[in-house]
Amino acid sequence: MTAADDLLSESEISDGLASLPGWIREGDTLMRSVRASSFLGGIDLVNAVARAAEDANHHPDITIRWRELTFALSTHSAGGLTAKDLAMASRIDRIVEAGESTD
Ligand SMILES: C[C@H](O)[C@H](O)[C@H]1CNC2=NC(N)=NC(=O)C2=N1
Repeated sequence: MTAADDLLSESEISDGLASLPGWIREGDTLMRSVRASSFLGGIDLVNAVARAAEDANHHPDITIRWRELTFALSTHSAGGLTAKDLAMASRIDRIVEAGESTD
């Protein structure tokens, strides 16, 4: 079993992505874009993700372009993808699903 901050193997990454349909892998990063229903709705979403990131002590890079939010996950201390990234991606999906409608 992979410790939380050990680098994932290729098969662990593809297995993890199989249950993260909104995410793509770009090198050492997992990325998901979300279109919020409004700019402030997107900011609310960013705040909810920020609280989860603080709680997990694992922080996504977040890009905000009006209503388009992009979350990017990688484990900087490990120099690549770890179980922490998969776990945070799943938490972000749950926050998005629970929150406002997004396109
Ligand atoms: C000191 C603190 O625990 C570390 O810097 C945490 C904070 N959040 C983090 N977030 C991410 N994405 N990668 C890290 O390696 C990381 N390390």
